[in-house]
Amino acid sequence: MSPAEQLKRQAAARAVDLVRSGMKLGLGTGSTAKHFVELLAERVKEGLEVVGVPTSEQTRALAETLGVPLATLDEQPVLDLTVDGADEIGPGLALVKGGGGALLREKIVATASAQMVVIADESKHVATLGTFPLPIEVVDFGVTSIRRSIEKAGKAAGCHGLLTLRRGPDGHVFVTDQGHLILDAAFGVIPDPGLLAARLAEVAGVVEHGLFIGLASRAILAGASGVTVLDRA
Ligand SMILES: O=C[C@H](O)[C@H](O)[C@H](O)COP(=O)(O)O
Repeated sequence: MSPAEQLKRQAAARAVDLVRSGMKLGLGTGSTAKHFVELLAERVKEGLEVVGVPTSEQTRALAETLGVPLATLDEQPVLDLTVDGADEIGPGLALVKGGGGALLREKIVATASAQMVVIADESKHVATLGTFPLPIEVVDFGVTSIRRSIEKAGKAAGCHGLLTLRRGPDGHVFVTDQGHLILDAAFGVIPDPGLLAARLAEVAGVVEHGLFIGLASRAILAGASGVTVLDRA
């Protein structure tokens, strides 16, 4: 395993220690969350009793293969703990998420959870959000017009930058699990994430954006000198 993957696994292992029998869990998406699902599956094999609600088809397939008992969010609408990765972790544990395109289900699942713990290698911890382009999920109608409205909303929040329609590795337009498109907004700096989130929420056609504010209560960050736990004040 590469050094970067080892760090992700260390953060995931610390999060697995928070899981107790009987818990209803939100299962995140991405390469870091994958480690969590794999380690959780090992505990399930040892007798840990949990039920997981996956935040993507990718995670559902992985958890199913590994034998983690699953439910839909409609079957388990109230969760104890969600463990998920992030693209950036900023002040107050505000997050940028959606690099893997799962932001909509991830935000719904995190909102349904008593606690959200974010796991990452320490390179994701930043002083200001925005270097990672902000994923914005939009409907598949009038994207050019929606893009203009997003640009206006961004400017009103002090954010300027190019918006790119996401494509998959095959070159085709990327479509989310919910059948929407993603515009990646390369703002560079997001001076006021709360203000930007409020402005984006007003844009017709924006289904959800990757700013997760006030959702994560803890971040587990793994680095060369060990694992650091940050709790939101
Ligand atoms: O849509 C994907 C998610 O928000 C991921 O949790 C995020 O992109 C981080 O992924 P990774 O752990 O692979 O860096």
